[in-house]
Amino acid sequence: MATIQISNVSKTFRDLKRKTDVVALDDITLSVEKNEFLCLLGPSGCGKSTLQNMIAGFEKPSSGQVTVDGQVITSPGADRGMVFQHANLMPWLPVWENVAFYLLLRGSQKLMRREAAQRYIDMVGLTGFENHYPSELSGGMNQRVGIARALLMNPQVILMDEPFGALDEQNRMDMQNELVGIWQKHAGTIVFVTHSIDEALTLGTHVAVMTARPGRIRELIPIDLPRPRDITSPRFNDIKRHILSLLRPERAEAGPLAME
Ligand SMILES: Nc1ncnc2c1ncn2[C@@H]1O[C@H](COP(=O)(O)OP(=O)(O)OP(=O)(O)O)[C@@H](O)[C@H]1O
Repeated sequence: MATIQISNVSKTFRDLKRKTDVVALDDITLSVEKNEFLCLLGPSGCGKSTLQNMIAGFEKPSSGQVTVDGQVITSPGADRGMVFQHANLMPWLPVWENVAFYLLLRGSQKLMRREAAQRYIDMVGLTGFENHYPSELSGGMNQRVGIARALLMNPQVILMDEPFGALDEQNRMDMQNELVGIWQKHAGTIVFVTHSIDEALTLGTHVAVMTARPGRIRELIPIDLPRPRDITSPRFNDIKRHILSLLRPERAEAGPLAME
């Protein structure tokens, strides 16, 4: 059984201001198996975040359904950890308290929270920064805290919506490598939204290329490149060329600002 099953999902938003309907997603069917790393790739506005938000349970499909481990998703749950573009940390709490925030909500004792936090702080490479506050850390370090916070919940699935989008190129590549390492150690299922073909090909076991709005799955591409991935290899560039050819008509349709 697939960990995530998206079955004939469509989503129409009502634009109240303009009194029109916006068809964001049209009949998406997609399954993500356990321990897969799926990257959702497509032009701006094609519905990547909307699809992600439905897996998270923040949005409901207009038709169709999403299941995680066979359960129909109707609301957010601890089986799905979220990492957003900005880490949204609690500025008044030190790193370790941010990482263990879920346990605080569940009423766990301080010692237990501290011990649990340390394991994930070490995993994301923040050892030594346990008592720093978010304002004392770089953007990349804040994102590591956000990832550690999601991992601590030990979710079935981690949902990441452009988590490295605000980082500079070098930091972004470092974080991509670390994320692959964490995923390999932690062995979980990840759905990762990105605009970047290189990022999708560096990370994913699969890349779902989406069409411009209304979003559909244009092609689901298994990525069998060896790791660590070499972004200069001929095979990497063959797949990249293929994805560009899939996206080219979409970019024209969605307008000149559609992809970076
Ligand atoms: N709450 C909402 N109300 C109305 N329209 C919405 C809402 N959320 C999303 N949309 C519309 O649905 C479409 C898909 O949006 P979504 O944010 O999912 O795209 P995206 O692919 O994640 O875009 P980007 O890459 O730019 O973040 C867009 O046209 C957007 O304007």
